[in-house]
Amino acid sequence: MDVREQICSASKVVVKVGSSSLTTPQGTIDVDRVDALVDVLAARRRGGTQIVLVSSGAIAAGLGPLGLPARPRDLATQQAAASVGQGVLVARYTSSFARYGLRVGQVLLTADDMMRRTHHVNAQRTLDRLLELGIVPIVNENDTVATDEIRFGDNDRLAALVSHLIRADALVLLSDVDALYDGPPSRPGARRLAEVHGPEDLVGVQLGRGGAVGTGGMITKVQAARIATGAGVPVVLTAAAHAAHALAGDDVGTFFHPQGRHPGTRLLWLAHATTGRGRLHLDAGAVEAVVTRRKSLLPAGVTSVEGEFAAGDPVDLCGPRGRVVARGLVNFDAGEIPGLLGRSTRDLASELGPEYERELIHRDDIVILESHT
Ligand SMILES: Nc1ncnc2c1ncn2[C@@H]1O[C@H](COP(=O)(O)OP(=O)(O)O)[C@@H](O)[C@H]1O
Ligand SMILES: N[C@@H](CCC(=O)OP(=O)(O)O)C(=O)O
Repeated sequence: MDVREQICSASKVVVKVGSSSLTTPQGTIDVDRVDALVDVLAARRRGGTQIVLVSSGAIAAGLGPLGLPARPRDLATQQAAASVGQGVLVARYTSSFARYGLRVGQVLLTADDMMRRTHHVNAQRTLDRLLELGIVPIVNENDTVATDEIRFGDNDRLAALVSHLIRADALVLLSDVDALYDGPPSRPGARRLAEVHGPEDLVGVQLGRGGAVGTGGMITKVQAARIATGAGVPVVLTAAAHAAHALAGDDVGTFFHPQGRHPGTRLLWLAHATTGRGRLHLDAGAVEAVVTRRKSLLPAGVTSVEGEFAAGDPVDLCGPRGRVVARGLVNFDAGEIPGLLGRSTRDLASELGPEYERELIHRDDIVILESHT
C-alpha cells in the first residue's frame, strides 16, 4: 500500500495552519487564502472525515487592528494582539465554513490543559462531542492567559498533542513552505525530503527559523512530527496552497512515517508538554539502568540535585556530562533528596523507616528523551 493512502483514507484528521498562510504582512486576515483553505477542508468534511483545525494567526491578525507595525516582543502586547486577532480570525472561519453549511467551534488550550488530568479529560470530551455533532473545532493556544510557564509557544506541538488527544489518523501541517528541505529553502540547491522514516533521515538537515509572523520555523514542525509519529500518527508537511493534494495523498511535501509506538498520554505530556521543575544528576550506572534497561531511579545512582520541587513534580534526569536524558515524576520533595543520595534503599529503610524504601522515580513515571549520553 502506498504510505500516502494513510492520509487519504483517514477518518479523523488534524490540520494545522500557520500564521504566515492566513494573514497579510500588514497584520490583517488574508480572506482569499482563508477561503481557499476552507474550500479544501469543507470538501473533506462533507465527504465524512472528521476534521480538527489548529489555526495560528491570532497575534498576526491583531497587529493591523491595533496599529502595530510588527509582532511585538513583550508578552502582554502579544496577548493583547491575540485577544483582538482571535475574535477576527474565528469570525472569518465562521462565515467561511458557513458557505458550506458547516459550523465551527472555538477551543482555546494551554499546555497546562494537556498536563492536568481533569483538564485533559475535559478537552478530550469536548472535542469528541464537537466532532460527533459535525462541528469543525478550531483550536489555538489560549494566548491571552498563557504565561511563559504554561505556554506551548507554538501551535505545531499543540497540533501534535491534539492529534494524540483525539486519536487522529493523520496530522497535516500547513505552512508557507512546500516541504521540509535539507537546508533553508532559499539556499540554492536545497533538496526536498519527500519522506522521513525516522531521526536517521534528519541527520545533517538544517532547520531554520521562519519568517516575521511565524514562531517556531522548521524546528517546531519537525518536533511536532516526531511527537505525532511517535504516537503512531502519520504526518504530512506542506504549503497551505497544496492542502488539497496533501489530503488526497498525492506526492507533495514531506511524509513522516508513523513509528507504531503508542505511549500512554501521560508520558507523552511528560515528554512534550511539561518542563522539568528541577534536575537530578545521575552517575553513568544510573543512566544505563534508567535509559537502557528501563529501571526505576534509586537514590544510590544520583550524585546531586538542583531546583525547588515537590513530590509529584516533573524533574529532568541528567547524565554525567549534564545532558538531559529523561524526565520523570519524582517521589520526594527537593529538600529531602540530599540526605538520600548515594545510599541504598535498604540502608535508608532500616535507618529512616519503611516509607523510604521507594524509588526516587518509578520506571512507569519516566520518559526517555535521549538515548545516548
Ligand atoms: N530545512 C528547512 N526546510 C523548509 N523550510 C525551512 C527550513 N529551515 C527553515 N525553514 C523556514 O521555515 C519557515 C516556516 O516556519 P514558520 O514561519 O514558523 O511557519 P508557520 O507560520 O507556517 O508556522 C519557512 O518559511 C522556511 O523558510
Ligand atoms: N497562538 C499564536 C500562534 C503561535 C504559532 O505557533 O504560530 P505559527 O508558527 O504561525 O504556527 C497565534 O495564534 O498567534
